[in-house]
Amino acid sequence: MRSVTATLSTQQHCFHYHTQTTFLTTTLIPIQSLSFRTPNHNFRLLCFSSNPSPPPPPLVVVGSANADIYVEIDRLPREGETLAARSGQTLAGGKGANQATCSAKLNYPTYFVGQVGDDAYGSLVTDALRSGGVRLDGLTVVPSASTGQAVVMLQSNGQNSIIYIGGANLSWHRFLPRQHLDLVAQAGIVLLQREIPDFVNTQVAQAARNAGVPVVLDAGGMDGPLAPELLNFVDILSPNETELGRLTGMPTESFEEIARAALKCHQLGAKKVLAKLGHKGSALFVEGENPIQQPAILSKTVIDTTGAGDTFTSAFAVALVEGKSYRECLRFAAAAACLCVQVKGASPSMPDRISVMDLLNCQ
Ligand SMILES: Nc1ncnc2c1ncn2[C@@H]1O[C@H](COP(=O)(O)OP(=O)(O)OP(=O)(O)O)[C@@H](O)[C@H]1O
Ligand SMILES: [K+]
Repeated sequence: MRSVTATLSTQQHCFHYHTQTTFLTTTLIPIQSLSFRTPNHNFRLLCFSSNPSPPPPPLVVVGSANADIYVEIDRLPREGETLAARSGQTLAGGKGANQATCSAKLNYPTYFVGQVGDDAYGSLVTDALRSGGVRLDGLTVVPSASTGQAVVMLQSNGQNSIIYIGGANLSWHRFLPRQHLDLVAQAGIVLLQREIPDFVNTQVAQAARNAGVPVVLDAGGMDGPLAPELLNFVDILSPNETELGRLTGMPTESFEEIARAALKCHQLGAKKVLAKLGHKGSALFVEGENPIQQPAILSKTVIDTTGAGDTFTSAFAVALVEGKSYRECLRFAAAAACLCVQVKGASPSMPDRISVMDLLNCQ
């Protein structure tokens, strides 16, 4: 049994109606958004699918959680010098936490498996994830380590300098607890990045592969070659241009060069490569098939591209686990990332699903 909920909203009015009086589920997934105008009003009709069957298998992110400490300065301090910053702000960050936040904001059931210290930054990150709707059953507080931190020095010439403290993100036990691996095995899709040790990623990817769960590995985070055993368990490797160049040791300036580097990734074990190409867009390379290209959806205002990569990877994974075609996944991800670059910061800029669907409807 399936029911459909529609919300009709104008600036002055908001009507809700249900096609059924019994409402059996808490999972509401927007499936369509239609906009139309009358001379006096702009209307938006939101259609939700509510399914009384169990919620879909979750997206599970295993990765890093940080406190990102942003300071705006005119220039870097000299040795021994104390400088006053123009402003300072501490926000939840880390590629893992960002990607989990994005998926939850897109209204897909999401779990985060990660580690924080028993300190104020750990509480900040935990509260941000929880209030964003991310399930934290897999979050471990490590008393002996500090929460990961990134001191981001935003200079007035547009340059960013970052000091990173891995902290609890790097202090994992050699073998993952059974409950984490069970959660991974029950997932619809698993998202990894490179801000936690490779041995954690490898165990997670292997558990997912054994259970037939697809794994997306965002290549962002630590540099260095990828362990072949990890690559063998990964379904989609997602680097940006720089990461693709570093992983393969090949140039990635032109599309032809990027395609050749993707081919090298296939030879290294990654059968699908999702390349993020900044304002030039993205491309999916599936071994033995023609690449699928997706231009960036450009906006008039680009405020801050921080978090665009995490938003793109996470939105792509959400669309994929929902059964969309690769082409649709790329479009959905490009729309989410386009909205992200219009807002300052990483997690505050991640869009909800309605905004993404509205943008896609306008295209
Ligand atoms: N200026 C822009 N306008 C619109 N979309 C953009 C822009 N820059 C990036 N994007 C979108 O975001 C996606 C990811 O961006 P990018 O390739 O810069 O990832 P990234 O380098 O991993 O990002 P970051 O590390 O800053 O989070 C792109 O594929 C594109 O769809
Ligand atoms: K942003």
